[in-house]
Amino acid sequence: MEEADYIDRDVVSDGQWVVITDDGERVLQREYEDYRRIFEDPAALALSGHITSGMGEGRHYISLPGYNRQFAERLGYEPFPGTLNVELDEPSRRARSAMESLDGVDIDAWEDDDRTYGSATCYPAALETGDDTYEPVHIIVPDRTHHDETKVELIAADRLRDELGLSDGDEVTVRVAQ
Ligand SMILES: Cc1cc2nc3c(=O)[nH]c(=O)nc-3n(C[C@H](O)[C@H](O)[C@H](O)COP(=O)(O)O)c2cc1C
Ligand SMILES: Nc1ccn([C@@H]2O[C@H](COP(=O)(O)OP(=O)(O)O)[C@@H](O)[C@H]2O)c(=O)n1
Ligand SMILES: [Mg+2]
Repeated sequence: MEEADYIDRDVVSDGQWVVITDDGERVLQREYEDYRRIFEDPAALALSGHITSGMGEGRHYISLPGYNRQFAERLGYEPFPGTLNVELDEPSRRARSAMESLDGVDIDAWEDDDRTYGSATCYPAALETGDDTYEPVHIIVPDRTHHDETKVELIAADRLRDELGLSDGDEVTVRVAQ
């Protein structure tokens, strides 16, 4: 870095002073813009991970009429009853926060005689395996969930395990629409 004039070093008796030069600052700025483009450009928002099984609760919630009506109206299809769970790899866990700043499709909270049901947000996406792509899918982010930031749940008109021949452990990429 010193040879490239990115830093100035001043050696003194008990150590050294290091300052970043104007050239160094320009290089850092460029690097920063690159990272922003990679991690914050919604067009490039691709989340990867592998398929997992959960607790079988997705099926219950997706089937409820209070949600189903809204899916049909706002997403344009009646989802297969369940959520395909994807465990995200490390960089995608960080990139995931960029998705939540996008405009999703809101699914409203509702209630029946027994209890209230939470709201959710759906983000349109395409699901890619090594050789196949299925769209549209939606990443569904329920307001109340037992999942943490390491997983996303997908809904689609079809059973995606059948459509794409997926088993637990298979690697997939979820390309979130801009
Ligand atoms: C549309 C929808 C609504 C949900 N609403 C609730 C809720 O009101 N309360 C709750 O505890 N979990 C709710 N969940 C989350 C589920 O309990 C569960 O965390 C999640 O869907 C994962 O299920 P799975 O791992 O069995 O696929 C909801 C999930 C979905 C998809
Ligand atoms: N569009 C969908 C939704 C769920 N599924 C699968 O359908 C089953 C039921 O979904 P679920 O959410 O109740 O179950 P888990 O995700 O808890 O295993 C699971 O095996 C999901 O992976 C699918 O293949 N395609
Ligand atoms: Mg599920």
